[in-house]
Amino acid sequence: MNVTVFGTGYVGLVTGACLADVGHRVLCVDIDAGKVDRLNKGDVPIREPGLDALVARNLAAGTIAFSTDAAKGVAHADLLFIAVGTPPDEDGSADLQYVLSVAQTIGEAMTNRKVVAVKSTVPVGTSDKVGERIATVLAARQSTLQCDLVSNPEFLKEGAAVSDFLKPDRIIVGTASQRAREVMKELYEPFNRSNDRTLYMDVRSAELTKYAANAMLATKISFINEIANLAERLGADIEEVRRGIGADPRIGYHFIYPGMGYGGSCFPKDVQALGRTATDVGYDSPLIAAVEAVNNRQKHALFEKLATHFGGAAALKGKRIAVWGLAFKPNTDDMREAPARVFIEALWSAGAAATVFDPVAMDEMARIYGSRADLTFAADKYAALNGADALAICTEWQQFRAPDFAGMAERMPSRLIVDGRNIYSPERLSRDGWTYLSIGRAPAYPDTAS
Ligand SMILES: NC(=O)c1ccc[n+]([C@@H]2O[C@H](COP(=O)([O-])OP(=O)(O)OC[C@H]3O[C@@H](n4cnc5c(N)ncnc54)[C@H](O)[C@@H]3O)[C@@H](O)[C@H]2O)c1
Ligand SMILES: O=c1ccn([C@@H]2O[C@H](COP(=O)(O)OP(=O)(O)O[C@H]3O[C@H](CO)[C@@H](O)[C@H](O)[C@H]3O)[C@@H](O)[C@H]2O)c(=O)[nH]1
Repeated sequence: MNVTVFGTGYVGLVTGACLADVGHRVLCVDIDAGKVDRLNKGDVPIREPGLDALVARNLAAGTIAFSTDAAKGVAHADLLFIAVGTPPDEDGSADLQYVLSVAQTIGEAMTNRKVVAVKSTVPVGTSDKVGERIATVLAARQSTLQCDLVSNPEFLKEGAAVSDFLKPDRIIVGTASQRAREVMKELYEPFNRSNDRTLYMDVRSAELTKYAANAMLATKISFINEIANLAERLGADIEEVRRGIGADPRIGYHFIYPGMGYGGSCFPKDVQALGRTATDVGYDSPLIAAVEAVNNRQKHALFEKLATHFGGAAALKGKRIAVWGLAFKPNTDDMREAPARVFIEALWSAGAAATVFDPVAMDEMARIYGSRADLTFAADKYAALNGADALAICTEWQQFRAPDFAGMAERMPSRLIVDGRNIYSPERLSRDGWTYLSIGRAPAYPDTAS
């Protein structure tokens, strides 16, 4: 089937490449000409495991192409995906200008009936607005053409985007149109061969499902972080508590890892937007507000531990802190809302310097902050430690999990680690002569007996 995808970001590009790989003929449209040029050469601007190969393979096979020509995109297919950004507006609500601009283009360019599927994360009622915008433009053209609207939210995770798309837990199709339902069924059939995971529902329920899923996951994270902060004050160990509660299948082990708070381009903005939606309909939602407030506080937890260790933030002036991990999670170079940013900016405010290392996010860090005297990029994780007063772990990359502690101690005689991701055993570090401060666990100090 011919498919057009508007937007070639994480969602649009992964959607386009995965649909092309099962044989659909995909045209991806973006307003960013530089991005489109790069993509047509097979140069993928984002880091996602498996994505480069997928794009290269389908460019060579002719199943995917990239263009800035929106009218060509509309003409290419009878199924049009909207997968453009919905960033937060100043009041926390989702900014729909990009979504509605695509709707405008569709209305202007369509010459036959289309199925329009909204993949962007949008507040309840937005798909109706897309339909209204298209209808208004068509009316102005004195056209009697029609559109079938679908809400088809995306649930992929960055860093695992391709495999999530290829093996979805579920595919949500919200539509009132039987015709659109059949088109979506045919589109996703290759992903549903062994087990049809599609859930059909009305448009508004589909839109709310996306926000409810993200808010539920964010709630789990804020909940465990709240308990972690309590554990510290009560002399309990959050890692034991996590294992203890996760054993109950009604709770489960997923998404209850304590840390520096959630980041990324989705949870912060989507929790905020859901709160805004509640306010808009006159509903007071203390739970959603608390999830956000707990998370904002948690992003400062690691810095506060470090500052307290040295006797207050003022004592950090002139110190150099090595930072391992910049991305908001492993396997991506995305630093949007990354807790590492809050930590590093707090270091700078206190007059400390950061020497940073991340396996893939160094360019992104340089793009965001440019060059400054209190920021040094290390060639590798060990080089970051030379002359540092402490090491801070901000992202749990695999390569940080079992480092050469003896070699590290030679580079960093202070032997101090503050860990925002709880990746080490306090007993082990204590035995090896380290001071180790982590989240929701008692501080570990060098074991002088060993
Ligand atoms: N990133 C994720 O992991 C993820 C997962 C699920 C859902 N979502 C949602 O999907 C949507 C897209 O997110 P993203 O991370 O892919 O965004 P992104 O910012 O990476 O990419 C958006 C792309 O849309 C393009 N664009 C803007 N206006 C356009 C127009 N009129 N026509 C064509 N292209 C246009 C931009 O140039 C950009 O390349 C958002 O609503 C987001 O909340 C994101
Ligand atoms: O137990 C956990 C799990 C995650 N996180 C943090 O939560 C954030 C988000 O992680 P994750 O959900 O893995 O990444 P995203 O790529 O942001 O994916 C989320 O947001 C997407 C965009 O809406 C959805 O499609 C996905 O289903 C949803 O998981 C990261 O900062 C993680 O460090 C924790 O602190 N503890």
